Amino acid sequence: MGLKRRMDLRRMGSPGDEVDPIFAFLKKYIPKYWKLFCLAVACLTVEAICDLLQPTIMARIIDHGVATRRLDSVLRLGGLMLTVTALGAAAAVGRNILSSRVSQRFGTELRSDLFRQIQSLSLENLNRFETGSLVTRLTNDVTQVQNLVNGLMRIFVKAPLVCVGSIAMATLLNPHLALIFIVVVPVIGSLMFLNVRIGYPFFRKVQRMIDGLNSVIREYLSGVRVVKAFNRFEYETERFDRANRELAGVTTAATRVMAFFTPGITLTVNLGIIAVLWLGGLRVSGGQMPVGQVMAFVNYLIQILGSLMTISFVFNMLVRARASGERIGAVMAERNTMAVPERPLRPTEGGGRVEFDRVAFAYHRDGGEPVLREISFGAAPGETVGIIGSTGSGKSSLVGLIPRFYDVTAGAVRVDGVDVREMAPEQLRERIAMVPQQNVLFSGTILENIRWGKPDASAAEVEAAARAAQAHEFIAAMPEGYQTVLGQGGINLSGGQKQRIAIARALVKRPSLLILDDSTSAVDMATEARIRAAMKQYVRGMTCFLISQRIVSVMSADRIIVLDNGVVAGMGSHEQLLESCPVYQDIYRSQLGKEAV
Ligand SMILES: Nc1ncnc2c1ncn2[C@@H]1O[C@H](COP(=O)(O)OP(=O)(O)OP(=O)(O)O)[C@@H](O)[C@H]1O
Repeated sequence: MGLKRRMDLRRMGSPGDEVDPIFAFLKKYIPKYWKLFCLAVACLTVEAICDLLQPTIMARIIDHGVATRRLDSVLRLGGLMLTVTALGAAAAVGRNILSSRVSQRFGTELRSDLFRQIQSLSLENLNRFETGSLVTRLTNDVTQVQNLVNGLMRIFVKAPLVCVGSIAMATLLNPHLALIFIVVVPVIGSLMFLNVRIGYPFFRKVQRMIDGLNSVIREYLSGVRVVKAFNRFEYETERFDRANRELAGVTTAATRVMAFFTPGITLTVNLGIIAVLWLGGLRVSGGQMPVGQVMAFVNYLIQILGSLMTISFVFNMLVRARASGERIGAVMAERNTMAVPERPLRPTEGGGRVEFDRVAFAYHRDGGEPVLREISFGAAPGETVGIIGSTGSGKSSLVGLIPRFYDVTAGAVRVDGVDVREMAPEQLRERIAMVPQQNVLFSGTILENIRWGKPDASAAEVEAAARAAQAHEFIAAMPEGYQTVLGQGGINLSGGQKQRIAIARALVKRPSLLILDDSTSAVDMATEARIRAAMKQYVRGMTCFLISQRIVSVMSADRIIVLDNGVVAGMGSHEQLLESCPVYQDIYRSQLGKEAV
């Protein structure tokens, strides 16, 4: 069976799904929460019925108790009113507890599902989203959807119930006066429809603007040293102000549009109340209607107004949540560009053998310039392979293919005899440790950072790795030693210290395959020589890939690959390359002086 046929793209939702694929991710949560959701709605219904009964009971108190001066009726109906109110309050407490529980659990689960989905995506997938935008989707967008779920359970279902119920009760009370609704209801319905139609595009824009603002902040904070060094505060402030102004502009426009509708609804209902008072007044003077009924009618109209306000408020939430749901759905529906084998192969050997077989690679599959071409070589278990070449020649891209950060566009990369595309990514990466060119440390103690490579590493193992990376000495000299807390990204360490901790983190894993991508560029030559000497013992038996710009760093490797503009310009030992490879000779000359060759 061919490799392609055995692959299975991991997808969210199957191709035959009928639900809008963007919102398909919500399907998962319905079976989980519908029972609690319905219970909350049941509480809401009780609450709504209690609210609806009150104006009618009040009308009875006025017409049958106050107007006829019958205290017993006032007390009896007053008691009934209190009971109904108490029941409504109890239902409200239950509904509040349920709605908070469901919306919090749903929000937490959605956020963590989204986080997992982001983690599962390939670098190629992730490159399609701005980091700032992913942060907004994980935080603000999830909150918007969560607010809607909460809103639906707290008020939204009650509001239509109260609205329809009030119309029904008022019609039962006095069908003539209820004709006013024939005018009021369609006007309000149209206003609410327009509210959603016009508001939606604005809120999509608002979320995009929040993305933009987040990206500017993230970029500024991660590059704050450069900004200071170049004194570019004004430029950065202007960039921030622009993003901030754009966000404020769109938000103001959105709220301005929304601001027109809510008073419009209030005005319509108030005109209805005036009509009720006027027409009701005429009927009362004509003796066709008791005063209590007019009061009840006005109360029902006020309840209708309240519920319509709630509905339009939740519609605003719905509009925002729809825009946010779409953005979350876009990440959830992202199909992993990295095919995962249905039945992964497990290599029988475990020494860290690597083979590149006529490999070509481009970052953009569809017509992009290849950054690597016709790369073929093998690294035997325990061999140290140095990779050297000018900047941009493809060194990092080449080693990135081993842990399968990206897939080759032609040829194959094999680890321990198996094509990396046929292995389970976790099993492949289990045998590899990497120190990337751009150092990444996490907030936490130094010990935690080193143990990141092997969570169950003993203190002795951590120390051995730190010694091999020439990090033990400076760590031990710190007052808190291995318990020293690092700021975000290891801010309280020097560049060279950070690199050495990153090396220790990789070493402690004791992988069969170690990749060091220019990982000693920030340490001085003498320290680097000490690291090389100390590591020699430590990495015995591991296959090592050593990328460096410095010839002295790779000179002692068993084999050196010289990359030039994406192709192998030479391969062999230092001596062989000095003999035969002009590119290597050039690098050697430029770094160690003309007379050296
Ligand atoms: N994520 C990416 N997307 C698109 N192109 C990329 C990406 N990363 C690198 N490239 C391009 O690939 C080419 C090789 O880059 P690579 O980082 O592999 O070179 P390198 O030899 O490691 O360079 P250096 O020594 O400066 O780190 C460059 O032309 C670069 O512009």
